[in-house]
Amino acid sequence: MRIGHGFDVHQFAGNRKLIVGGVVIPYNLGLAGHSDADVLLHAISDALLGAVCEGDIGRHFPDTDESYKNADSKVLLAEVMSIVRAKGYDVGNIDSVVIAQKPKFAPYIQEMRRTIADVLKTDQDRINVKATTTEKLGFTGRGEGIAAEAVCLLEKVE
Ligand SMILES: Nc1ccn([C@@H]2O[C@H](COP(=O)(O)O)[C@@H](O)[C@H]2O)c(=O)n1
Ligand SMILES: C[C@@]1(CO)OP(=O)(O)OP(=O)(O)OC[C@H]1O
Repeated sequence: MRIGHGFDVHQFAGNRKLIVGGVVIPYNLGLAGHSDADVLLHAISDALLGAVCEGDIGRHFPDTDESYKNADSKVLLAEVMSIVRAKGYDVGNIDSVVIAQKPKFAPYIQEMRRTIADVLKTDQDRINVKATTTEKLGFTGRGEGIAAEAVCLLEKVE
């Protein structure tokens, strides 16, 4: 078994879609980034890479590479999962949290779980997504951006 942890932050920006957990969320702001800036999928990708000692997504998909401009983070996550499987592991479970004062993510959590499970080719009951505010404290509380954190457990495939 292997454990991994991932953390990511993206700043709010105008003229961008808000995409979190592979789901387009209706909101007046999106997130800035080289890719589609899906903060949750980036945290999950880093947790998976961390669990197999493969560094982080910045190493595998550098933001200096134009081919990743506006990249769909579901595609990056699928590539990360290929690395994990090539090393002989599969998902045990993933737990995650999106940290944002606004918007409200609760209505989209099930769709995020389903989307992430589909990308990882695993069962939805192995994927958990939570959301929390920071009670108006800090950069998330001031509505400057969104943070996400994820932990994963990987099981060795015999
Ligand atoms: N952006 C968010 C933040 C929170 N939620 C949901 O609200 C509940 C209460 O959050 P607290 O930060 O006050 O503990 C929490 O259980 C989340 O499900 C949300 O949907 N979107
Ligand atoms: C995903 C990558 C690559 O497009 O760009 P960003 O969308 O800026 O995201 P970040 O979380 O900074 O991580 C790694 C990057 O290399």
